[in-house]
Amino acid sequence: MPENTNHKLTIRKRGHALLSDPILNKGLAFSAEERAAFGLTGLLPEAVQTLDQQVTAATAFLEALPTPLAKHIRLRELQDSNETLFYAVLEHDLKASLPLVYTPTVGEACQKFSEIWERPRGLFLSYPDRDRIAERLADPALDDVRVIVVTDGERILGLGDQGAGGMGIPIGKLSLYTACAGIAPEHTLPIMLDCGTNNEDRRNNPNYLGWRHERVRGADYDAFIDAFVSAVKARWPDVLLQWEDFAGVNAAPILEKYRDALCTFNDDIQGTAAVAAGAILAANDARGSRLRDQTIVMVGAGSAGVGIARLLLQVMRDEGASEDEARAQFFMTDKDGLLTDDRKDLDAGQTLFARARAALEGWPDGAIGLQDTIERAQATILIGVSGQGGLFTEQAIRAVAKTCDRPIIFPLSNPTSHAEATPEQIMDWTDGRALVSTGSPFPPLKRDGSEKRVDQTNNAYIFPGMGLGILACGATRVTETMFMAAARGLATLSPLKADKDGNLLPPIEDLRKVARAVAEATVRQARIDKVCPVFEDHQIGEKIDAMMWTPAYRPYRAA
Ligand SMILES: NC(=O)C1=CN([C@@H]2O[C@H](COP(=O)(O)OP(=O)(O)OC[C@H]3O[C@@H](n4cnc5c(N)ncnc54)[C@H](O)[C@@H]3O)[C@@H](O)[C@H]2O)C=CC1
Ligand SMILES: CC(=O)C(=O)O
Ligand SMILES: [Mg+2]
Repeated sequence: MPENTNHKLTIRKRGHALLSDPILNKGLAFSAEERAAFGLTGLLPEAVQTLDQQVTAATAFLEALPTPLAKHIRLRELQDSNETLFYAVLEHDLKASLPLVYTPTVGEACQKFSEIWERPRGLFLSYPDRDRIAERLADPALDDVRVIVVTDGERILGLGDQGAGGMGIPIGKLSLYTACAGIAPEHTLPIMLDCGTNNEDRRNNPNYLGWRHERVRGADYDAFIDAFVSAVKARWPDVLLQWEDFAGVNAAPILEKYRDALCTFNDDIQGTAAVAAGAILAANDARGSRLRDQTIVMVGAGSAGVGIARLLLQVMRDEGASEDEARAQFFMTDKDGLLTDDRKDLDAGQTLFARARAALEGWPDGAIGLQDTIERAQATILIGVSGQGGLFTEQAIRAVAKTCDRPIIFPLSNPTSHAEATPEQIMDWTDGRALVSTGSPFPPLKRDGSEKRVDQTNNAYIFPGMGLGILACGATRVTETMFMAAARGLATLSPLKADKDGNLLPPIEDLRKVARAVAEATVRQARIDKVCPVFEDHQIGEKIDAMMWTPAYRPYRAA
């Protein structure tokens, strides 16, 4: 059952302490009785407002602000002063507010974090303070934490190393946990592991608020991460720990090291894979084709690229392809061209998708560029996760368009300015035949007198629901099959099922519904994988509902 919001909460804080607590503060919505009981009379102006009135006023103020960054700053102020109002404003218009708290504006907020920072949120754990991590986590205010998003700020969207400014990402991701999946704000904790930054602009910025030092690497870095994970496990043995926006060199090794040690996943590797697979499964269902018959060119062979390829490979295996048959359908490129088995710079995940040079008869010697790869491979699916805006040229897109009627072309890099091509360009260069989807929001496509929403294949369609499912069923580990289940759960919601001209994914406005469906798929798979306690079928919905918080004021009684 959803929580009863009429139930009176017993509150100890009074006066300024109560008004300064963003979880408990109601601002002008404190009733006359509450103002008297909690010593607020005189601290607040006379007017008493409902939450709806507050949302109307806050939304009007927001709309009048001149830039997305100004709106982001205003929303963050609301979040730090009154979380109920902040989430009510987000939910009031998820489509308008998501780009402000998430991609693309969160990218700019990370770049300017040192200039716009106002109040503490979450934890900054810095390398020089590495022997005191347990002490920092011990704060009783953090007793209710159930989900952590952590970054070290080295690969923030496609914007590179933002150092301590990367904190904007865990804050934004956790806002989506609450707005889209109803995880109560007090259960969420953003953490920035400040290991220095190699971004000289940031380090030389007199306002830089992080540790002014080059990045810690190697064994020292590993020991820092290890100390962090040990402290987290000791403090919250059942917590869900989400890794976000680590550089490729650290992301996969960290996941491999800790995935069986606690309840954890890497969103860029696994969440991204699930949303991409969900969208592609939906597209293939609509085209009546099997994935194993598609040729996939992946542009970018980092966390996202390898993660997506691994899950799609599993889809092909589930369709009956052998491991070798499935691998033969992938051509993966990075900044140095096609991954081939004579390259010495590949990690384990990339090696899995490297093509045998000996089998590339007639292909160029040396580095093989994207155009050659697309043409010779005869790509039917092109996925961009390179972080490089504009990388898909007209020539490249036209080459994909030659190979099939309805090519799937996903420029998934974030933020918007880093998309490998715009949806409009892709539609122009494929005569409107492509199934397009981006990572960040784009305006609707206008073609032949009609408008069509641009799908956003972003892991926001997965991680909130995945987290909700994990917390709801008490899962102790996050398995690969849970991501496959989430992807398939997402695909079942595709508007394309009912309308051949429909979108691949439901609209952003439906993210709460999406999260619930993803949560259910996650819980069912967790049960199959035996990583959660035993329960009956009918309990699944109840458990999920019981976890879901909604932004509404609860009446207070003084302790
Ligand atoms: N839509 C979504 O939900 C998500 C999108 N992303 C986006 O994907 C991008 C990459 O993220 P990660 O894989 O984590 O980064 P990463 O740093 O691990 O990998 C980037 C890859 O791109 C390659 N690359 C760079 N320049 C290239 C070029 N000119 N041609 C071909 N490849 C090139 C690099 O060699 C590397 O293999 C970012 O922009 C990120 O915002 C990441 C996660 C989720
Ligand atoms: C969406 C996301 O996680 C990224 O771009 O890194
Ligand atoms: Mg990310």
